[in-house]
Amino acid sequence: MTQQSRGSGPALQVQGLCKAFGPVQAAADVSLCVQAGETLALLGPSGCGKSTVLRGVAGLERLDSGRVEVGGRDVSSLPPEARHVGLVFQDYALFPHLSVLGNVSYGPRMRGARRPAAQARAREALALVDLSALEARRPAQLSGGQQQRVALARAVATGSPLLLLDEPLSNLDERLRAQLRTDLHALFARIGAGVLLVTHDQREALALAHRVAVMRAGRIVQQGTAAEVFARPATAWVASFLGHTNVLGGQNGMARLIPESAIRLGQGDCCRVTARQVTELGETVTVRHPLGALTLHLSARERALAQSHMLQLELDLAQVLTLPDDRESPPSVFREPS
Ligand SMILES: Nc1ncnc2c1ncn2[C@@H]1O[C@H](COP(=O)(O)OP(=O)(O)OP(=O)(O)O)[C@@H](O)[C@H]1O
Repeated sequence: MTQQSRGSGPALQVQGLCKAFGPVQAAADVSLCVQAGETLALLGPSGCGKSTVLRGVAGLERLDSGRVEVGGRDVSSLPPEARHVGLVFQDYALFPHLSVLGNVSYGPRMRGARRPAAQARAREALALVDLSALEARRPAQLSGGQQQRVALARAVATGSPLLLLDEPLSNLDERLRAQLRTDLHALFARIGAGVLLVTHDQREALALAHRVAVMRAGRIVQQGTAAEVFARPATAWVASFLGHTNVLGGQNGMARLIPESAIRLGQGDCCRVTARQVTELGETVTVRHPLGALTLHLSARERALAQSHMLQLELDLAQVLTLPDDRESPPSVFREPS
């Protein structure tokens, strides 16, 4: 099943989206673009405004300003049902009284398809998420992961050129998340729709998205491919948020990012180990280095290199990045009183 393409533009284009709730500027001048067949992850900590952007795109939130185009069509002033987007929210919001098939064919029915055509489309979508065998069940008779897949099938069955997913894996346990991450990756590749995925989970973004837009306090602070943003974070805050362990404070408002790949063990200077903690995968140690305190996650094999008080390591200084240190004073989410 491939999604309908409407017009010739990208799947989604957002320009200058702004939304305030009283004094809180939840989204401030957000612009982004999702091409057909591309997945963009909107990634940021809780409360940074990700859902506000998604809801603004879906038409569920009245915007203060900004323009939203879906498949080249300006939908800024249209109600949600006229925007033609497929939505998947944290709580799947399935209709409890309808069967799986009824839930998934509901979208096409609402868009005017006759029952046989709507059901055929729903069955295609259910096959994509591997749920054909369960089409007669009610949502209450499904596991959490299965309900999640029904919600995805329902969004896919709309045939929309754009899917909006808000933390789609958040209610699932770790094993199911890993499984669905793989399934989603394959599904997105097959259907060819543009996907805007909201998540606070860096691993989810890196696993699923072609590009990521990192959000902080209502603003997008960096956009790029997942690999680019991880390898070259724009600021110390972005680096820390993405999970880099060694972002050392420096002078003049600058910080140093020491990527894991810059640290070679078993050669170079002997550094004093100041703390060590056994983890499920090995051990985390902190060592005193001339540049500052470095934290290293050692595998079970590497643990053998760390003697009781010393660890020999060398830094490849060419890989060390100097970044503006914006961690201490996050930009305010509150608007200046006018
Ligand atoms: N209806 C509302 N009324 C008042 N404030 C709101 C409303 N919706 C969101 N906010 C505020 O706007 C800011 C952004 O919220 P939003 O839900 O977009 O963040 P988020 O990044 O999606 O967070 P999370 O990851 O926790 O879902 C927060 O400070 C939030 O408290």
